[in-house]
Amino acid sequence: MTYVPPGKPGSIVHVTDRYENFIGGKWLPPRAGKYSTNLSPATAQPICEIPRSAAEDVEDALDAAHAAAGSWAAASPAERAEVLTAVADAIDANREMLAVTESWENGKPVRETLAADIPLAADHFRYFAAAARTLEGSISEIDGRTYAYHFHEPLGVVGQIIPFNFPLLMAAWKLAPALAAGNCSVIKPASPTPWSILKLAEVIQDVIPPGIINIVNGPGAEVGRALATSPKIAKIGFTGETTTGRLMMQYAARNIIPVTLELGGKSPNIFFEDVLAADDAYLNKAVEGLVLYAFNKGEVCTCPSRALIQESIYDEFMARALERVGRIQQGNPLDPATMLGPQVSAQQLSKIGSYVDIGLAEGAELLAGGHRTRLAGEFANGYFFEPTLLKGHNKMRVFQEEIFGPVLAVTTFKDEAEALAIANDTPYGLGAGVWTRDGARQFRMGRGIKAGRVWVNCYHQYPAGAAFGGYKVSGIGRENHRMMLEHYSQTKNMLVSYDENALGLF
Ligand SMILES: NC(=O)C1=CN([C@@H]2O[C@H](COP(=O)(O)OP(=O)(O)OC[C@H]3O[C@@H](n4cnc5c(N)ncnc54)[C@H](OP(=O)(O)O)[C@@H]3O)[C@@H](O)[C@H]2O)C=CC1
Ligand SMILES: CCCCCC/C=C/C(=O)O
Repeated sequence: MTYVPPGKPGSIVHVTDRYENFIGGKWLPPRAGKYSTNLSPATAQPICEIPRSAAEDVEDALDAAHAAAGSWAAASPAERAEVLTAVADAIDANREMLAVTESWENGKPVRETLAADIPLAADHFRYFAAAARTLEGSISEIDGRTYAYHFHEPLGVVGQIIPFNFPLLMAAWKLAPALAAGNCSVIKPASPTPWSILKLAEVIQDVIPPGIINIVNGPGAEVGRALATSPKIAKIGFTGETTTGRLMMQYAARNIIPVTLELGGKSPNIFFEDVLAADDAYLNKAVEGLVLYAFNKGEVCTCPSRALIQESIYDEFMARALERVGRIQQGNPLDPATMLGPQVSAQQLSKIGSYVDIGLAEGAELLAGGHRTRLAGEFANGYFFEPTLLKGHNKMRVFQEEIFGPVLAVTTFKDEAEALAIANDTPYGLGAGVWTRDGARQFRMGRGIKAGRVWVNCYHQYPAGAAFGGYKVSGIGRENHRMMLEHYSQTKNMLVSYDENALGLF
């Protein structure tokens, strides 16, 4: 069964023509009354209108967050956990509606949103509901009369800015730990993809205290900047491009506040020769692992966008991989059989085309794809791009720069030392994949690759509880783990003397 697009009879998504900002538990129009029209990338047709807010709307949201901050900080861990669990329940109860909304606005296939984005978002709130109750202070016994108590205190109100590629999941990754640690948030979705987040707000508005989550929509350069530079925030949490991440650090410097950044990547996926010697099940799994470059249309910070294949198996392994790539089903993102939907925007589509041209001009060999896909009927103007493979060497721009599309740069290596050198020859350090059954090699590669996440014999798994974040220019801080609670709290030390007579200094 294919889901019916939002706005058509029989769709499970109710479309409101115009959405507002979600501030202090209320739906507030932008003060200047401006809106932008958002399109579905599948059809290039309008979906709805989204506020085109400005700095004054950010101020309203920050004031609402501050009004809620005292009571939320004072809520017990159990009370916070209850709210986060209620959010998770609401996400689960609306799984299909949220999945269809997100797929229609972002273009990602509903088989991904149903199986990954939405359930992972719910699980994230559940994980941090549990984690909230594990926060403990500590005591240092300085001497028999002097004790240092350490408390975790919330930062207060935090500003969170997220990208277009995993709208609901990135919102969950930001909101759940911030709220669990007792903070209130003002969050700015990416301009092309606020819809599922606003739908989320609709389904949780009755289960969260007003003001703990505030959503302001509008252009990054205006709304995002106003939020990130405001003296009313105590931290910036950001996911997006590395150049925007640099700006975030400059913004944070103005107010001397902490920042966590989850930025770009150019992740190597490394296939050693023993994948061919192994049984069919393992070999098939490895081939599926290579094909994951097209997961979420390649619009993933951890996209395994560089395949490194040992020379001795290149021909046979690549023949199998190309056969599998040829079976990638592209089309309507609301069809559960679709593996590859449209890119998020016309801008992304054109960026991908330009990179293929750059690769060819640098001498790369086109192994598959390389062009915009023109589908029939209502999808004729959708932003579809063929799954593409370019063979070349690691110094080429298509191996060094983040394309954010279904484009795989393929190269070979002779031995482990060369594989490691190529893997690390990148300014990025977010993810990597290693495919081998040799346990010692798994360990050496896992420890040798300079990246925050190394998948071994798997890829693109993001369970809550496994710390995620970047080395090098891929970011600062870790998400997806209870250590996030530390990124969202500050330590209060109370140094107490129980000696009522001596000052103890001299
Ligand atoms: N590694 C990753 O996780 C991601 C990497 N990218 C890379 O970045 C490219 C561009 O994608 P994009 O989503 O536009 O990435 P950006 O980094 O530009 O955007 C991420 C978020 O930051 C906001 N933003 C943009 N500029 C500013 C600013 N000056 N001050 C405050 N906030 C700002 C955006 O708002 P708005 O949407 O309104 O511009 C969005 O909400 C992609 O092609 C891809 O290569 C993109 C997304 C994620
Ligand atoms: C199915 C979950 C994928 C999560 C990917 C995390 C990447 C974040 C990003 O691209 O910003």
